[in-house]
Amino acid sequence: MEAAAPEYVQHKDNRDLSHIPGSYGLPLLGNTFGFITAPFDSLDQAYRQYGPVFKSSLTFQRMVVALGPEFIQQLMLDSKQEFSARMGYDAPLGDFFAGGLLMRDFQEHKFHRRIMQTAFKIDAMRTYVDLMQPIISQQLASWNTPGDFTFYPNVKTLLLDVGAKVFLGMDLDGPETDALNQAFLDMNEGTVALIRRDWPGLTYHKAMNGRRKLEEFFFNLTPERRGKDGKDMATFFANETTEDGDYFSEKVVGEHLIFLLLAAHDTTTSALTMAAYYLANDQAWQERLREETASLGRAELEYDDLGKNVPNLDHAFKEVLRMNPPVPMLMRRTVKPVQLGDFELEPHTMIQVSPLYTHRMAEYWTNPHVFDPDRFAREEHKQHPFLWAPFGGGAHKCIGLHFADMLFKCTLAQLLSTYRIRFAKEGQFPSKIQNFPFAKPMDDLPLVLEKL
Ligand code: HEM
Repeated sequence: MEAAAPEYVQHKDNRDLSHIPGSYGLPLLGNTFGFITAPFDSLDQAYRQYGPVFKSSLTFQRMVVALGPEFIQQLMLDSKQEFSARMGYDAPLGDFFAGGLLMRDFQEHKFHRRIMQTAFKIDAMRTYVDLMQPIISQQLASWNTPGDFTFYPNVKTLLLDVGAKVFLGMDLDGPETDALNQAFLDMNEGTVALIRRDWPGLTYHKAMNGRRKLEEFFFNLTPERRGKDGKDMATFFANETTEDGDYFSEKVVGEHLIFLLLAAHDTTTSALTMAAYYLANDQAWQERLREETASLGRAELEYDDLGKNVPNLDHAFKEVLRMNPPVPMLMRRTVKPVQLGDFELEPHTMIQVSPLYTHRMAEYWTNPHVFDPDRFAREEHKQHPFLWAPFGGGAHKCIGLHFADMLFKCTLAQLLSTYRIRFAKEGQFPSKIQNFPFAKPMDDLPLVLEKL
């Protein structure tokens, strides 16, 4: 179903926010600089000055920012179909996310989400665990080399290998996969490019070339997988059919795969990198996780372990996502007049709600800036259903959340059973953290790995 574009996508953003408190900041740049360099502090300052709903100008867009769990709930549950995810992400990411699930709204979105359902059922998830474990152990063994070790690029490669196998049914070697990897990297750089024109010489152009390469690859892959019974996601999607029994087109399947890989890879890489950062600083927690895995009698977790047998690992995962949510802000644009707190908003108004801010609000969390996984044993997060919302919620709730949970826990359990991790240098905690496009220490986290 390639539906005609809905009427609301034709409109420009509503830029008249004169009745909302707040400030647009500097000409052109707006409040972008403060937001990018110290997002929590800059939001907190505005919250104290203007209250939970205020206007701002970020990354060249005027928007309303609404802070607190109740606004995340209103936008994500969207009980009156008032908010477009597509238009929320269109300006910054539309070219790169084209055709992805997040770029579809309402009925059309519901229809397309079905294409992916089979690939995320429990039986499929069990298969993915079996596919990923040997790749994780092989990669971790290759980390045992003397000399400098930087965690971020290494875990990125590890997850790329896992992704190639599980998403595409490919082993990562040879020039084709290298080219694919490069195309993804190029495209990612484009998401934060300042000048957003597809002109030769610009980062954005390189990123769009990356997108074009990916399209070529994925549009060709789909017909090859029709009628096959592989256990990878590409094969699942390629064989999904409409109610009339027709395959979805190569373009539709290919675009979903590109978005899926984008949504999956950097988010999980960021979560594992931040976990290694907090655990290198907190040897006691590291040991607790190691002992928990050891008590199972095997380093390779099974699918059924994940929910119940590793509660400390579960709390550590949740705490990492609380401290540094890989998707720090959730964007929507109104499609009709909307009441947001004390304010009425016109149609086509951009809104940002913020897991990044909500996850550290002092009125809910004890010592919000401190890594303390036990807060999830104390159930601090249960004070509001959207107080902890790293995966969003409602119709667009992350479809890969169990996959991410599984990949995070399997990797970390094997890592900590193989190595003790320590910082490589004095003074690495606290590090300068880069928040966008994904959280990671700016120095890419140099570590010493002590073989156990
Ligand atoms: C720690 C890792 C991850 C985090 C924090 C995360 C976070 C999110 C969030 C917040 C959304 C909703 C965005 C919105 O409503 O505006 C989302 C959507 C999505 N995520 Fe994830 N994600 C992660 C990993 C993954 C993985 C591993 C996959 C695939 C295997 C995936 C696939 C998707 C897809 C396809 C959507 C769009 C869903 C829809 O529009 O219906 N994500 N993710």
